[in-house]
Amino acid sequence: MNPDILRERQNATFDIEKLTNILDGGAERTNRRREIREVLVLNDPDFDYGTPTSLPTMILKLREYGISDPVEINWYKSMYWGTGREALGLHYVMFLPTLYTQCDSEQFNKWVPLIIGTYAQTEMGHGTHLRGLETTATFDPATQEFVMHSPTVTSIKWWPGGRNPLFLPLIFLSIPLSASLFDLFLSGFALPTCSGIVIGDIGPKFGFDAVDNGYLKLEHVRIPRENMLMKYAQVKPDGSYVKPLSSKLTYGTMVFIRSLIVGNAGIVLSQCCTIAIRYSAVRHQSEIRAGEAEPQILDYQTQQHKLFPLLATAYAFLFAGQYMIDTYNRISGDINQGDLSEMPELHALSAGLKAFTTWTANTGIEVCRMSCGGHGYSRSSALPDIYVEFTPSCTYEGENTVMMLQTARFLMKSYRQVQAGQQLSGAVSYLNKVHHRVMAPQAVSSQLDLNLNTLVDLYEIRAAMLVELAAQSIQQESARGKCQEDSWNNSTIDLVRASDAHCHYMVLKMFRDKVDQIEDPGVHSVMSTLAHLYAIHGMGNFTGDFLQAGVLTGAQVPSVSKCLKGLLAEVRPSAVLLVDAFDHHDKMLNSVLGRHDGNVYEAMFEWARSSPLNRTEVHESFHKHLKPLQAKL
Ligand SMILES: CCCCCCCCCCCCCCC/C=C/C(=O)SCCNC(=O)CCNC(=O)[C@H](O)C(C)(C)COP(=O)(O)OP(=O)(O)OC[C@H]1O[C@@H](n2cnc3c(N)ncnc32)[C@H](O)[C@@H]1OP(=O)(O)O
Ligand SMILES: Cc1cc2nc3c(=O)[nH]c(=O)nc-3n(C[C@H](O)[C@H](O)[C@H](O)COP(=O)(O)OP(=O)(O)OC[C@H]3O[C@@H](n4cnc5c(N)ncnc54)[C@H](O)[C@@H]3O)c2cc1C
Repeated sequence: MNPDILRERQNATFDIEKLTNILDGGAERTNRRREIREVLVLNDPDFDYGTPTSLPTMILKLREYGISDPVEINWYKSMYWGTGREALGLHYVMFLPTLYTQCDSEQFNKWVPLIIGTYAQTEMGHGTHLRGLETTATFDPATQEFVMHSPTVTSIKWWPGGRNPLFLPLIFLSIPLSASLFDLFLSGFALPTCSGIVIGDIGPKFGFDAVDNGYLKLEHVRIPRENMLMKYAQVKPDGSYVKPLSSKLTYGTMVFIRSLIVGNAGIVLSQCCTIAIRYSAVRHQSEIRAGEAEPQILDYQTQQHKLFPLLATAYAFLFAGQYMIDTYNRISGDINQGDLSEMPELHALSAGLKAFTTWTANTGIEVCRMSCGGHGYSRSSALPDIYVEFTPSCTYEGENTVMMLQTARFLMKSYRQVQAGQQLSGAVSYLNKVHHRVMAPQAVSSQLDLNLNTLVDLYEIRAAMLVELAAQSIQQESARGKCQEDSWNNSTIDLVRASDAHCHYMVLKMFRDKVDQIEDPGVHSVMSTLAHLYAIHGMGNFTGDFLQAGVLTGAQVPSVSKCLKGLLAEVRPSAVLLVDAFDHHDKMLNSVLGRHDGNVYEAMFEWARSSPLNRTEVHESFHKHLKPLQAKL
């Protein structure tokens, strides 16, 4: 083991295993995760990672082992495929959940055990604006079929991931009866026997290469009436339409996957922090004091300032992901029982946190890559591949700006309710104080109060102020004679800012609540330090907001920076131990820089030598192209 990394692991001030257990949701979940990793994947003689049979093997193994929980599927898949994507991601996280949540019992029993599918909602002309989807599904009572049709070029289904060229069960979103409502259809086409279908691949993408994203054009293709997913809405044999309790129930799968993406952003950021911090512990470069040995780059304050706030953010997002999934499971359980009362809040929370966490993690991956210098740009680091695979999460499953505006819509509605004298509960209950003006900033002392509860309060006041400013912008636009829609559009910068602040407050609050639950003194101490670092770092990034909210004075601003530097120094001794607690297996990380043993250089040389370009002393292209050319010169 590299001596630097060995030294970093001595004198631990907290029990790493206990922290790993907290991240997994308990010791049993850690044991289960490791069982999946060690027994069901690594020590499985059929484990044939990276070969053409990998995918079918994985599917059969998941069924053989009876693994159906999304988190356990992710544990298995991430061990099997490392940090990359694989072609069936969409089947597990969108196609199956849609069948689970939108099929009636007969359909469920008929389809769920048997098929692999994709989710074809987006069209060439519309991905965000679902009410603008153009694909039609017209019911023909005479034949008891729906006629599926792509009326325009912009209605061609575009992007469905994992498009299987031979058999195409897919979930469709189409406009069957009226522009405002659309429903889900399962359409199993056995190609190429089924006429009226034009299918293909949309071509090379920025990344996501393991997933074949396709296109699908339908020309009056007929499917049985029974293929409409009929848990919530039905078309009866006589053609009568039974509307769902809410038209937004059709959007349920997107809410589910957005809820998963929150935790996934934490996982991906934790992978990158593991790579960058372990590498920064073994990389020596330049000098701090003339004549002395080159220091570990982790001892540079700027390197700590790049990586430690991201380390704190990774923990924050992992805890936010746990909260999001628990909230999703609770509210979707209520929805299943017909209680839709919290559906708007679930939508607003999942949409906002999906955008907030993916935007932050997306930027953070690049900071981790650049903090590793040239070796960070090598594919051997795994960081370029992680970035390329993660960055579309800011676009898919709800484009982030649009998602933030959906959260803003909920915040504005909540603000209006408070103005009308209603008492709010849940995540927006802090807006009650705005109405009663108890949001007045506390007496701000000359010293920055570092109590975590106080910091959460300051973030709450910041969010409330920005919600109020956005509402006032809309009111001012209306007062200038603008219609409601234009008043909204002319305030969308403020609205996104308010949603971002609301999410920031929510994430810090979840972090603080999680820290409060930690009983082990050592773990509590180090997690409390990270939560403080997350809060103070955010205060440094958004100083203007806190000044504008009146919860920070100009005189206190220098102490924010001073406090931040102190917290960076406090985290430094535990940095490697804190990434060890993420417990990412070398085989899954697949990173020369992030190896657990820290033997980076030897591994990098081996990795380079294994490159196909180094298979022969002289590359065949010399003999094929250069030598004949030289002979002519
Ligand atoms: C930790 C464990 C990890 C496990 C694995 C993790 C895996 C993570 C990675 C997985 C990657 C998988 C690959 C992904 C591949 C990508 C697939 C896709 O992209 S599929 C397509 C996704 N597309 C979208 O998300 C479309 C986005 N657009 C919309 O959702 C909607 O058009 C809209 C919400 C933007 C607008 O809808 P609209 O009907 O126009 O509503 P209005 O804006 O008019 O609002 C009216 C009203 O409805 C409420 N509303 C809207 N949506 C919902 C909802 N979903 N639920 C509840 N309520 C909703 C809205 O709030 C309004 O309410 P009101 O009271 O009137 O204000
Ligand atoms: C890798 C990848 C995989 C995908 N896989 C699938 C899949 O399997 N199945 C599927 O159905 N889809 C899939 N998609 C499509 C994806 O869901 C859409 O790209 C996404 O919903 C965004 O919609 P859009 O492309 O129409 O972007 P647009 O909505 O056109 O966004 C373009 C710009 O317009 C802005 N904008 C749009 N509406 C508003 C508004 N109301 N207010 C302010 N600004 C606005 C956006 O903020 C953005 O800046 C995938 C996409 C990617 C990148």
